[in-house]
Amino acid sequence: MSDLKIAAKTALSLMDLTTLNDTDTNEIITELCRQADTTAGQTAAVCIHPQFIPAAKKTFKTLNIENIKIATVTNFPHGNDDVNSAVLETKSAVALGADEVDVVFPYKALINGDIQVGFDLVKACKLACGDKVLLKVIIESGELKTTHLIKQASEIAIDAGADFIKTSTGKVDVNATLESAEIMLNVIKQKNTNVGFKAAGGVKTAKDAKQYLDLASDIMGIDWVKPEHFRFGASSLLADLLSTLNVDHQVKQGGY
Ligand SMILES: O=C[C@H](O)COP(=O)(O)O
Repeated sequence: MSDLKIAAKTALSLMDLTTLNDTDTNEIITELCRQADTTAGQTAAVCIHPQFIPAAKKTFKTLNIENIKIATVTNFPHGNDDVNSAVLETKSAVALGADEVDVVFPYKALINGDIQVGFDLVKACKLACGDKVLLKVIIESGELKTTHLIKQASEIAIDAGADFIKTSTGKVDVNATLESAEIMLNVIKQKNTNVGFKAAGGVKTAKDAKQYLDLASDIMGIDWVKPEHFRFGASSLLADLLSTLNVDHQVKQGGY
């Protein structure tokens, strides 16, 4: 198998297959869940708006799919600094059955010099998640822009209990970049290697994915690059991974 195919296969197993559009419907979510179970393997998770968690749960139950996690988003995509509202959304997502919550860090507050509210928000949201639900903190690296702010947001999120730090919402001009990934991975290496990293937004091809996998392997070691530590958040990567693996982009299982 070529290096690119190996990377494509790995990236598939690390992907949070995502749809986070205002136009999403139960039918779109059902189709996404079916696509997550490919003939080349399953994605790690689907990532959807909270109101669609019941539809995803129902679809996975109907298809007897037990291992694909349901991830959702809170404080999304704005990253406001209202801690209570972020906590209420997170509690509600957990009550609906989310396995993982991707919360947006109050990055605008940090840009404006507030280093406390991000810590408070992440800490309170982790408390709302409890031990069984993962909290991934989206720092919105493309808006933070500087190495100093990206490093600072990563450190605050980890100190406050984040299970993962994630680059981006996918909703701003600059999303995941190798440069921001390198900064974040080095913070993880220095602070706590149990914390995971998620590259999200704009990762579209197996070639893109391979660059992130190579970077993470170089910094953290190849054994660290597993679904419990590394994810891709992507809405359009699946098709290129499957074509790299010479697998038709077709759903494995039939209709209902
Ligand atoms: O968290 C995932 C992102 O929203 C996906 O971004 P994308 O649509 O650029 O793949």
